[in-house]
Amino acid sequence: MQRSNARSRSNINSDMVDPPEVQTSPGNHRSSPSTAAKPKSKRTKSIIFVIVACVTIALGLLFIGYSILRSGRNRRVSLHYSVIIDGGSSGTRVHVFGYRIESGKPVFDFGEENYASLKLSPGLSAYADNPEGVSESVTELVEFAKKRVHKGKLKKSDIRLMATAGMRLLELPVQEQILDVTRRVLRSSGFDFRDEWASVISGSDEGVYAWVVANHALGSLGGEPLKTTGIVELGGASAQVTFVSTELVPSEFSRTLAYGNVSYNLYSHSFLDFGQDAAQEKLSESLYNSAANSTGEGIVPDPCIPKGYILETNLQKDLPGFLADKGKFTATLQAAGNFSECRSAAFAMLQEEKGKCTYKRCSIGSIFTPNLQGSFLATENFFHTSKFFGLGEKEWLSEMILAGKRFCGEEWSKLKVKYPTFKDENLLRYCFSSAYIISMLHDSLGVALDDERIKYASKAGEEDIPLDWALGAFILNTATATFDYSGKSRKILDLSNVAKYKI
Ligand SMILES: Nc1nc2c(ncn2[C@@H]2O[C@H](COP(=O)(O)OP(=O)(O)OP(=O)(O)O)[C@@H](O)[C@H]2O)c(=O)[nH]1
Ligand SMILES: [Ca+2]
Repeated sequence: MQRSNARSRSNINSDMVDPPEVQTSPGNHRSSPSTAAKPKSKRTKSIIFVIVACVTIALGLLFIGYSILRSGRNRRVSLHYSVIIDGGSSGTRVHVFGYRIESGKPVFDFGEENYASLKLSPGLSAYADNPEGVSESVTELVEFAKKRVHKGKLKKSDIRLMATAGMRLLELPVQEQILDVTRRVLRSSGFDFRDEWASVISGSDEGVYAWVVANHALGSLGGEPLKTTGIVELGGASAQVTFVSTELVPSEFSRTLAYGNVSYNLYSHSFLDFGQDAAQEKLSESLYNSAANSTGEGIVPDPCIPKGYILETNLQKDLPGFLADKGKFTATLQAAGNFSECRSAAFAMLQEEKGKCTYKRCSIGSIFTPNLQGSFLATENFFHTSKFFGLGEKEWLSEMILAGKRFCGEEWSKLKVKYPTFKDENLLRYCFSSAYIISMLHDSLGVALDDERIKYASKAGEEDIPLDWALGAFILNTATATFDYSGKSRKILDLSNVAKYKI
């Protein structure tokens, strides 16, 4: 009986199996069953080994993938969420924060998996004539947030809309119309929402929130009051100054914050209409008014606009606000870029209301400001313009003057060649911005040009935390603070149960 040379796999075990057959070419070799069997079983064995190895690797990868997904899912499930919509003048942005509670304390980690944000322009205040139009952008921001919150957590995750200077500049009834539209959208968002959580926050609240996130990021929150870092912020419509002052501060500028057993006596004020964009509009308006009052026609030189920029044709396009209303003036504005003249025009504007000052010292308008004490971070437009000019860390204010003189004095056509990727409306701002920054920080607030205590920044601390006031508001919210968002009360805020960042 022909002996079959196929073997049944079931009775093979390792010491019975001959080495696998090595066949050089099919059919023309006679080889003994053992040698004939050897190459085949050897090859079979290695095929089995490879299959087993592949299956093991595949199972291992599946298990790793599953545990990553599961841990990611667990992490998301174990996370608490909070959402803040910042209604700024130049845009509305949503911030989605994930955080854990460990031994009863919130643990924040603003790494990308626990923090996401999206900005939409224009800001809420651009809908003054059409409040209903706000619903579309707020809905888009809510949808962005919902994609980042575990759906089982929506109901337990609070959502707040906190509007700033852009809205503060609108009439109250218009503010309310816009807020009512946002409330309608937020009510049906699926998040935890109460009508009073959509509001226009006070400028001093905005400054305090920015101070909280800066000192939280720097690890100085809870430490010596005089070792904390102050904030000077140049927004679009407003500018904030917030820091610990040892001077006696009139109650309308004073905020008290308690962290553990440390109480911080803060000076906090928001200079409404002194944000960069609002200030540039105001300056151009005052130039026109002075010209219109004198001759009512002719040329109005604007030292804050680089020479050669043709305003007539671009008025509608690049200079928003009142300037776009060309019909209003018979005089024609002429770009006459000159840093020093722009700086003195900006300084004159900052000092305009000084005559109404009823305090011992008013550095800007008729508003009390104590002498700046300690170190400061200069944020938003202070940062954007310094970064644009590539200023160093040290003596950046002196460098700002040199850079501003060069930029303001340059022909617009040459600037366009030098900065080909910049849109006109952005490039146009840097002459005014550099002059305004010097007239505010040095000429008005008295910061020395070589003062190394003040640095420009957009992030802080080892975790590079964004210096966005919304993060400070989130930290206070989660600290189950008794902080009164209306900003009217001077309640003591207990931040003692706020844990440090998770590293
Ligand atoms: N140069 C430059 N400016 C920027 C950039 N991003 C924002 N800004 C300006 O920085 C300023 C402040 O930024 P935001 O805080 O977003 O402004 P906002 O919140 O709309 O303004 P406020 O309502 O006054 O707070 C505005 O004047 C913006 O135009 C940027 O990338 N480059
Ligand atoms: Ca802002």
